[in-house]
Amino acid sequence: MTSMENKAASLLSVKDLAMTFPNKAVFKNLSFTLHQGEFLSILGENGVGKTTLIRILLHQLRQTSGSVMWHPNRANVTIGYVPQFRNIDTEYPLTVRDFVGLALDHNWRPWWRHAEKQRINETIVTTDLTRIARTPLGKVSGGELQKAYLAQALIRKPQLLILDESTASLDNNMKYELLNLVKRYQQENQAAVLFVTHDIPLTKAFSSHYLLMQAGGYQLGHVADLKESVLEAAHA
Ligand SMILES: Nc1ncnc2c1ncn2[C@@H]1O[C@H](COP(=O)(O)OP(=O)(O)OP(=O)(O)O)[C@@H](O)[C@H]1O
Repeated sequence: MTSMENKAASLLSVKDLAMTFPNKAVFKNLSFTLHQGEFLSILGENGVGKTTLIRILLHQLRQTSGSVMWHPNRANVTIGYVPQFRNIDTEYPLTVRDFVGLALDHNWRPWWRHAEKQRINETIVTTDLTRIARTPLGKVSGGELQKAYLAQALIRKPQLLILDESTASLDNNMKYELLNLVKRYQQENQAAVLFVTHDIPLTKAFSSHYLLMQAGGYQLGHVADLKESVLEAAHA
C-alpha cells in the first residue's frame, strides 16, 4: 500500500482526509495511496464511513479537510461504479444490451456508432451476458442484474472500478462469479479496484490490500496480514 512497497504508478493519493457532518465526526487523518493494478478492500463496521469515503472520491461530497489527489489528474482518470444490489421494477423495459450501452456518452444520438456497438458487444461477452443480452433487465436474476451493472461500469474501460457492497445479497456462487469477472478485467487492464465489503472470505480471495476503517482510526495492509481478531472486529 505504501509507495515504498509498491513499484506501480499511483492513481490516487488520499492525505489527512477528514469528514465531519453537522452532528457527527465520521473519520479524520485518513491517508492511503492506491496504485494501478491494486485491489483494495475497504472494511469496517456499519457507520464507520466507507460509503462517505467513496462519495468524497466521486465528488458527491466535499471533505471537511485533507486532500484527494488523482494522477495525472481527475479529468484523466475514468471511474466505473457498481452499486449495491437493489431490486428493479420487473416492467423495466430496456434490454440488458441497451442498459449496458447507457453509460456510453453518445451525445444524445439515438443510435450507436460502429465502434460503440463493438465496445458494447465486447463488454457483453467479457461479462458473460451474451445469452441474456436481448432480455429486458426487469426479467433477469439478481446475479445477472449485478453483472449488467458491472458491464455498464466497464464499458468506458475505467482505470478505477469502485464496488460499493455490490456483492451483498448475492448467493455465494454469484459473489465469486462477479468478482472473478472483476479480477479478470483488473488484471488484463492493470486497473485499480476499490471494493467496499463486509465479506472477509471475499476480501481474502480477491484483494491484494485492505483498509480497515475503525472508530477513531484505521489499519492499512496486505491481505496476508489480516489477523483473525481484526477480521472479527470488522465483521459487524
Ligand atoms: N449526508 C449525511 N449527513 C449526515 N450524516 C451522514 C450523512 N451521510 C452519512 N452520514 C452518517 O455518517 C456515518 C457514516 O456513514 P456511511 O454510510 O459512510 O457508513 P458505512 O461505513 O458506509 O456504513 P454501512 O456499512 O452501514 O454502509 C453514519 O453515522 C451516517 O449516519
